[in-house]
Amino acid sequence: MTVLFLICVSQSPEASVLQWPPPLPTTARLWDLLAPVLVLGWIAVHLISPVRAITFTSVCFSPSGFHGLCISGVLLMMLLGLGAPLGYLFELLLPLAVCAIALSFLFSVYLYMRSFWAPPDALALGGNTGSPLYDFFIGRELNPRIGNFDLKYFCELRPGLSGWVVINLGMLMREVEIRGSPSLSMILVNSFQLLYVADALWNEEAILTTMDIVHDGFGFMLVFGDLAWVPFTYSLQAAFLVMHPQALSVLGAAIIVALNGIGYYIFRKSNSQKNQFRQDPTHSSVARLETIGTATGKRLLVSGWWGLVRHPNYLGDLLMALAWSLPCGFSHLLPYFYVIYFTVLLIHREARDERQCRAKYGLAWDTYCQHVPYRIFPYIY
Ligand SMILES: NC(=O)C1=CN([C@@H]2O[C@H](COP(=O)(O)OP(=O)(O)OC[C@H]3O[C@@H](n4cnc5c(N)ncnc54)[C@H](OP(=O)(O)O)[C@@H]3O)[C@@H](O)[C@H]2O)C=CC1
Ligand SMILES: CC(C)=CCC[C@@H](C)[C@H]1CC=C2C3=C(CC[C@@]21C)[C@@]1(C)CC[C@H](O)C(C)(C)[C@@H]1CC3
Repeated sequence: MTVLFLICVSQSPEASVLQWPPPLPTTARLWDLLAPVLVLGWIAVHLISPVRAITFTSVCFSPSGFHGLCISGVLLMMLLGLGAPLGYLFELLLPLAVCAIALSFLFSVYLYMRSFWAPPDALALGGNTGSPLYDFFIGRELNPRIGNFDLKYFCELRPGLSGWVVINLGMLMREVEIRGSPSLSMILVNSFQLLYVADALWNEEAILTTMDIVHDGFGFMLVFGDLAWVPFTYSLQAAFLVMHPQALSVLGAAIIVALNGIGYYIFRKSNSQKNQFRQDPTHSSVARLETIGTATGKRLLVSGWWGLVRHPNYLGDLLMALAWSLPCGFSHLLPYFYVIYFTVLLIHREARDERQCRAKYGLAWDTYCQHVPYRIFPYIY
């Protein structure tokens, strides 16, 4: 409901989340036969670049999600060259979202059912409370696979993230149809988010160490998050700009580009530093960093990016999130939905990670917290 509501708001003239009565869609606007064809076709395209079984010691990628993004890009350019009306995605947003939500629900039912045939060691700790609704939502099985095809890993990145980029491009094309050329704001939003998605797919294997893959079950929350929430709510700024053009000065644009650049730099450098340290602590780029030992044998970084705050990667991500909203001006709250939701998500995620790390590392974690007292924002939080 939230996804559909937000899309409706973004397409309404007022674009106000508080407007009353809310901009409800007619049933005709919710359905288009093209939508299920496109959603299923999109998933099928991504199945062509398959993911093999993932164990945390050996991973086979063939080929990477980044190649998948490039292939999708080439196909899209060819379609545009042939005159495909990509701008029609603006009108299709609601039907596409309805199909993605329905698909997420059906797929989660399948995951829930099949989990009863999974061996006990394949189940996730959190998603097996015995309460059917809760377990369906959180997910009972940790890494469900068909043969050696890992369903969670496949859904986490590829279809949703590249779907987000295509929706953004569709919004840009719609703007071109309406106004003759894309606005500076639309170009910035598209470029920033394309960079973010390309980065995620380029560093695809890094998600193997995220909480979602390591700890969480694969249930409705993650399926819906990956296949519906990400593509349709993360693209709200571009959807908003179609009906609500913004004037942006060159100086304003330069400041926003700088903010996104700084955010991206912090995000990428800190994530890469930790990944490198976890893969090979003797590597020259991390060997000189100060660390503390833990009873598990693993060490924790206390200098470099991870000595600045306990989650420098969240800090960079949040700066980028702000830079994606600013091109939409200050007249509406809707384009700031992402940065607000994301702040809440990351604060909650940080608290969850903190609990897990304290349980895992005990006293050593407390020592780390004494060395690095701030969680995300230096001297603030
Ligand atoms: N755009 C979006 O919607 C979302 C984006 N993200 C982004 O995903 C990225 C990954 O985030 P997430 O999976 O939450 O967690 P992190 O990548 O921050 O990983 C946390 C883990 O890192 C290890 N760690 C923590 N501190 C240290 C240290 N000092 N030294 C060495 N290792 C340490 C611990 O695992 P261990 O010790 O076991 O290695 C800890 O559990 C982030 O950049 C985040 O912003 C996340 C969620 C949503
Ligand atoms: C409201 C709701 C249903 C929330 C579910 C949460 C999911 C939307 C997010 C949980 C972790 C995510 C990650 C990314 C996207 C959002 C979800 C699925 C991510 C793929 C975005 C790109 C990043 O570079 C990333 C690869 C680090 C990241 C991994 C976690």
